[in-house]
Formats: sequence, structure tokens, C-alpha cells
Amino acid sequence: MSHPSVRETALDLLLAVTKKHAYSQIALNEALSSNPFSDKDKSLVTTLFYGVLQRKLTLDFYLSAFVHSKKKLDDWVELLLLLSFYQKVYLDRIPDHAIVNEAVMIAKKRGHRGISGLVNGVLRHFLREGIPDISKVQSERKRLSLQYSHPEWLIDLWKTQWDLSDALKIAEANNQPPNVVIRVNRIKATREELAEKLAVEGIRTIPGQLSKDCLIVQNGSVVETHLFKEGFFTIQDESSMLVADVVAPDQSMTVLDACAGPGGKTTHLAERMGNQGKIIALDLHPHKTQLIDHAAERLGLYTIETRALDARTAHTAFKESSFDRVLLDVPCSGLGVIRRKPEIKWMKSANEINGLIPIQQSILEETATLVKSGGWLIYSTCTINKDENEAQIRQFLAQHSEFHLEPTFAERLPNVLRDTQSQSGKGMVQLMPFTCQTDGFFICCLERK
Ligand SMILES: C[S@@+](CC[C@H](N)C(=O)[O-])C[C@H]1O[C@@H](n2cnc3c(N)ncnc32)[C@H](O)[C@@H]1O
Repeated sequence: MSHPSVRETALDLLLAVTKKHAYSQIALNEALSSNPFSDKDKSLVTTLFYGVLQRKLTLDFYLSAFVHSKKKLDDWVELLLLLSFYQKVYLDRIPDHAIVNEAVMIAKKRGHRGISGLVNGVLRHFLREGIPDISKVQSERKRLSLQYSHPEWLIDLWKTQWDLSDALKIAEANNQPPNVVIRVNRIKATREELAEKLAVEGIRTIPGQLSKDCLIVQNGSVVETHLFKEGFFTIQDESSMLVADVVAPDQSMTVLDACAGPGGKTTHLAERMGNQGKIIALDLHPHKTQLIDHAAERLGLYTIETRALDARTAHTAFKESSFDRVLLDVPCSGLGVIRRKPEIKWMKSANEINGLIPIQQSILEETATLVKSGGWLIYSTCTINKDENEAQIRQFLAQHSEFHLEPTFAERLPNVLRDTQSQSGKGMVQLMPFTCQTDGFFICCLERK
């Protein structure tokens, strides 16, 4: 059986994500592990797939200058053309003839003769005429949206909550490839020891600047190493590693992680607690609690008890004041992880995001009584939206005089973030994707008096 080429794989992935609502990361991992690509080809599949997803709005604009009606094109033909435009506009190593030949070959394989003729014609026309000029678009709102390949409502949201300059910096950062980042399992090795072990496998890393558990991977496929299978590390962005620093659990504590699946932060807390104390990890979905169990097993952690439960009913399952720490890493719009999941730009709507706010609010309300007096409630999201973050906390505090922003919060943050947190208000921090090359992330710590 012949295997699909790099471009066919990228095209299938684009179809799966844009037309069948597959998740980009999961679809890509599956495609890369089920085909025998070299490291170089894996990297090209990733670049093409993420590149087109990220720049889709800009590429759509370019394409519409060369076809009368995109609606008449089959989905795969339209995506094949976007894939080809992407190579010309954003990659400099692919010669024009290779762009056309590869696309025509795929079109011949998948469609009738007329289709390959159309693909050939459109691409040659585009190569002759050059890239259409976005600067001629009259409306500034539309022009910026096309230029940065973000929907208009999303740029509006950030512009209203911060300013235009920050909105564009966020959008620009979202179009960059994300770092591959791992968290050392301190139970098995120090960060330095892990870096040395990876180096023996030919994988170079550099230490992260924000978390002492973080290594940034420079080359190679870390999940395929035996070190991953043996639980020496977890794939996790550096911003979310800071949650464990904020929670700062000690070995005698009982911790509730109320929105825990797939367990990135739960397992980090268990590692930090050195397999002592107790962690109860909840998730609404049973398949997500299973993922936590699998991760704990791989990492050699045995203090985590998982339960499929709606956090909004947790107050009926546990006694009041039972936990030293309650972590609420709530479901959110994910606007901080667009670099890793560019489909968020095209799939989410302002309405859908607003629908999450009452859920987050009720998770906060219904778990707050579980925190002991003197204990901490930590609220986090991977989003950049004040309505889900700062405003959510302000509203909670206005109704709960028994809580206040935890005063030593800043001491647990890396120096570079201390100023940022004073801007959002003491006790909370908003990481932006353009400051430290991390995902956008929000963390807040409240103390029960
Ligand atoms: C942002 S993710 C958590 C990520 C996790 N903390 C980690 O670090 O791997 C939010 C999780 O909340 C879960 N969830 C959504 N609504 C929930 C609810 N009402 N109660 C409990 N979990 C919920 C989702 O299934 C999802 O796994």
C-alpha cells in the first residue's frame, strides 16, 4: 500500500479540521504516528497544516481574487489551492514549479481531468499576477482582520479590553509556531538530569525562563522516546506550569482539582507533593478522568483519586471546608492557545464564549465552601478575555467577603511576571503570548479568611 505524500497528508488534515471539526493537535499526532515520515517530512507536514490553518482568512482573500466563486469549488480543491498559495507566500524554499506540480498531481489523483486543469490554471495565474494587496481594503476593521488572519469580532474584543496595539501583538504572536515544551517529573529526575538523558537520544533542550520544571525542546520528537513512556516528563506549556507554583501545596495537604481532565496540572501537583498528601481530581467527563488515571500511572503517581463529577455539585459530595487548596482550571474559550489550536479562530463565536461565563461563575460559587479557612482557591484559564478572568473574580469577590486576593501571590511568580500582575491587580496575572513566548494564560489566587 502506498503512503500519502506530505502535501496529501496536510490536505487531509485540513479537511478533517475545517470540515469535520477534528481537533488539530489530535489529528496531527495521529497522522504523524501512522505514516512513516522522516523527521524532515514531519516538520513540513506540521508547517503546512498549521500554516494554512493560521493564515486561512488571508489565504481565502488571496484565492478569491483568482476564482469566480469559491462556493462552486469542492472543499478539497479549495483547500488544495490554499495550501499551494501558502507555500508561495510564506515559505521561501519551495520553487514555483514544485508548488504547481505537486498540486496538479494531487488533483489528478482525486478528481477528474477538468479539476487538475483548473488547479493548474489558477496557480499559474496567481504566480504570474502575484499576491493581491490587502492594504487597498478600505475598512480598517476588515483590513486588519485579513492582514492578521483573525475574525473581526476577536480583534474587536482585545482592542476593547486592552488597546489596538496589544490586540495586534496578540494576533501576530498567534501566527507564530509554538514552542514544544515539556515538564520534568521531579519524582524521576531533576531538570538537568532529564536534559542530559534527552541529549543522549539526540534531543537538544534549553531551560525555560519562568518555571524551574520547564525544558524547551529544540529538535526531534520527544513523545517517541522511551523517556516519555517511562514517565520522565509531560508535554505542557510553561504558562500552565506556573499554576503549581501558585497552588504551592505541601506534602500534608488535601487538594481538590475540580476541572482536572486530562490531568496536566493534577499530575504536576502530585509530583510537587512528592507522592504524599492527597489529590481529588474531578472532571465532568468519564473519558477525561481515565486520561488522568493513565497519566498518573505513566508518571508513577499514586496519590490522585479521580471521580467523574460535575464540579457544580461538588459541595454535595464533600464536606464543607475539606480542602487546603481548591484548583479551578475552568472550561474557557481557549483564546490563549490559538497558536496551538488555530481552529479556535474559525470555530468559536462571541456568543459561544459568552455562554461559558455563567458555567465558570457557578463552578466558582459551588466549590468555594469546600476551601478551609486559611486555605486557597486558585482560578485559572488558558484564555485572554477579561470577562472570563478578571471580571469573573471581581464579581465573585463582591459577593464573597469571606475571600480576598491572596497577598503573597506575587512572591510565587517569576520576577519577569511581577510587574504584569500588578497591572491586572494583586493576586492575579494575565500572561500574554507576546511577552515570554508562552500561551496566553490567567491565574488568580484567593484566600478564605
Ligand atoms: C481547561 S480544561 C482542564 C485542563 C486540566 N486542568 C489540565 O491541566 O490538564 C477544563 C476541563 O473541565 C472539564 N469540565 C467542564 N465542565 C465541567 C464541570 N461542570 N465540572 C467538572 N469538570 C468540567 C472539561 O471536561 C475539561 O476537561
